Amino acid sequence: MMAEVAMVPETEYVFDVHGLNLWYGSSHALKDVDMQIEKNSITAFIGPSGCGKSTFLRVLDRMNDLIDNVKITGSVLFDGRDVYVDYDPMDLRRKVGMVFQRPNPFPMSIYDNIAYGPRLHGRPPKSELDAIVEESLQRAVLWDEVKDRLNKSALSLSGGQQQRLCIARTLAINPEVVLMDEPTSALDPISTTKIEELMVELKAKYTIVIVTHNMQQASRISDNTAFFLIDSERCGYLVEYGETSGLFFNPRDKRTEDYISGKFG
Ligand SMILES: Nc1ncnc2c1ncn2[C@@H]1O[C@H](COP(=O)(O)OP(=O)(O)OP(=O)(O)O)[C@@H](O)[C@H]1O
Repeated sequence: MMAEVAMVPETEYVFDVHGLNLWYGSSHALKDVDMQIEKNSITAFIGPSGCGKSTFLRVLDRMNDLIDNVKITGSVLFDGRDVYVDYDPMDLRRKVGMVFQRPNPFPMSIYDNIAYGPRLHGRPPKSELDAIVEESLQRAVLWDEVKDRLNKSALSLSGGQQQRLCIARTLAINPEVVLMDEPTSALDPISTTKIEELMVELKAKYTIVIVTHNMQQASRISDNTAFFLIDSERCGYLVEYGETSGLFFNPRDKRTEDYISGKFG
């Protein structure tokens, strides 16, 4: 009888970035970044202020397109297709959602915040919209807190609730990836814990990429971490990228070790 061979599942990557360089005008902000981002995982970007973490995050959903004078070279593949060649930016952003540092609910009801994206993309009937609103709020673990006040203004929610609402709003258009730029830096510790738990739950269905200044947060919740630094010409580059446990507890690069042990940055 043939021995059974245990199959190790092949890692699937949603993003595959090669030789990425980015300039703001004449200022070289990111140099030669290569990175593959694993599907259904949390990837954290860490590094000192100005090293290009947010810039790199915005490369992934083409948000830098909205800034004048940005030049990008290299390739950024999302699901095997080039983000800058094969995608319309609006189609891309439907698949790659973004949550920002400061909760930014629209000045309208809780319901309308969530319904906004689906209405924009296809005008579903009311019953379908109701189901999307409930499901998105459930996924963002906010439903129980707001189900009796869906017609109240989103601005009446607490900061932590507003951020979960913004996450629910992003989930309502059914993205594959959720990018989060310091999503808890404006929140208190209890709200931060809720968002962290939520991210860990969400990775079963989505791929999460997060910029964070909080190294404990990166080590608590992320599967992979990318550490960026700035060189003598003020240009950001990737120092080390890999499994979070390895990067924090057994870094390959002395600069990573110095940064995570608080020797600089
Ligand atoms: N819209 C812009 N126009 C010109 N330069 C910019 C712009 N946005 C960022 N930069 C510059 O690019 C560099 C990287 O900035 P970025 O915000 O990506 O860094 P970061 O690592 O996310 O910083 P922080 O942790 O402080 O948010 C910085 O020198 C910054 O001043």
